[in-house]
Amino acid sequence: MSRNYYISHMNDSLKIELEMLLALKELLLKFLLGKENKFEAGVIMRKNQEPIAVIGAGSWGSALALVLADNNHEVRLWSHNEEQVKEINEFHTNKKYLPEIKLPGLITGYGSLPAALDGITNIILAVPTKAIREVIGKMREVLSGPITITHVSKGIEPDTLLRISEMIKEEMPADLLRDIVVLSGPSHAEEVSLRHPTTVTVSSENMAAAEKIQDLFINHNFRVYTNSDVIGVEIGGALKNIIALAAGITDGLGYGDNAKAALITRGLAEIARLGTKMGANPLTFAGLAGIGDLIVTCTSVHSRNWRAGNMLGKGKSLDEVLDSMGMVVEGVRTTKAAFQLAKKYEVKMPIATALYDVLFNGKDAKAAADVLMSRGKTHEMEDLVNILEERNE
Ligand SMILES: NC(=O)c1ccc[n+]([C@@H]2O[C@H](COP(=O)([O-])OP(=O)(O)OC[C@H]3O[C@@H](n4cnc5c(N)ncnc54)[C@H](O)[C@@H]3O)[C@@H](O)[C@H]2O)c1
Ligand SMILES: O=P(O)(O)OC[C@H](O)CO
Repeated sequence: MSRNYYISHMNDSLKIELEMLLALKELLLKFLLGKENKFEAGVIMRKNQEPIAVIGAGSWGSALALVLADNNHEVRLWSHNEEQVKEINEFHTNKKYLPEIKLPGLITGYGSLPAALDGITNIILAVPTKAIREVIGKMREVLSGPITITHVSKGIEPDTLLRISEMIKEEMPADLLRDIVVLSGPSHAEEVSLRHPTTVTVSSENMAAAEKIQDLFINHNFRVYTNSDVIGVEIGGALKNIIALAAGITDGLGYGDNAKAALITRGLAEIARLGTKMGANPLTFAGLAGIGDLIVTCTSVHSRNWRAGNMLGKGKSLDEVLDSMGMVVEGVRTTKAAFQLAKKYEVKMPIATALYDVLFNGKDAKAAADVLMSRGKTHEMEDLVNILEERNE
């Protein structure tokens, strides 16, 4: 017999008591299964002991700070912009980057780097690739003990052609650096901050360190996988941005869905070829840091790279586009790096090369698309197969 049948046959005081017990049971179940927002459950839960520093209070740093706070961590969110720090602490907002969002009380804004890093062992580094060396330079001046840096940036440095973990190793003295972890995957800050379901992957040369970071971030909105291929995860995250710029351009030109699917697929082929030649596991490109991030960045209106490409396709100049964005468009610098990497590793990267010509040689976007479409005949998989065979020799 149903719960409602029993309830309808009880006297009023028993009914009230039973309803109260059932409500309490549901609350407890929600809490135990982690379905309850943890700040609401904060009366019962103690906050986790060691604070975590998030360096960079742009869209991604702020969204990740929010995930950590949802997991009951105390977060020190550092910004080099004092006005922004004031806004975070007084109004619990960061309107330029996440206009819709109220930041939880566990997040405190810091303008002083020594104060933000005092006693910290876990740092989430969330600044654009171009700022990495400068920011690490400032951090090493104030750190006293070894730290784990989890970087969440998606780029490659032009000219040195270094991945971000390699730049960090160059800048941070070994005695201050315990581990480097990279967090990547299809994850727009706008959706993460609304607590929409998101999946990412973390990778490190020390998988125990990656697993610790997985534990810090994972919750029922933000599912974190691990992957032991640091090169693949970093290359996939960086290079998807240039394909998203190209996808934005074709959308701006009005070329439609076939063209975009072609860019995503052939873009993935370029990324897999280069990444595999650089030592990545080709399977990584079938995962979150590969096809996953490529899909979201090429198709989402949240993507700064897609939006920048879209404006270029509609006829705006690169300077006009970058001036109007107000946020980092990583793909522009990474296109330079990819163009140079293709030469260095002797890998065919026709999309990256066409994009390089549009961005830096003033080539008309339609003409660049024509060049791509009228190349000589090829086999879809041949180049990747050759690279894999070379590696096995
Ligand atoms: N926004 C996203 O959804 C998202 C998701 C995943 C990864 N990422 C990656 O995260 C990185 C950061 O992106 P974002 O979206 O937060 O960028 P953003 O433009 O929103 O914010 C960048 C932040 O870095 C700060 N900054 C810039 N130069 C600095 C410097 N020299 N010193 C100190 N601070 C500096 C800015 O003031 C700003 O607070 C990028 O590599 C991006 O590709 C972004
Ligand atoms: O807004 P974008 O183009 O920098 O992309 C953000 C994230 O990397 C998507 O995963």
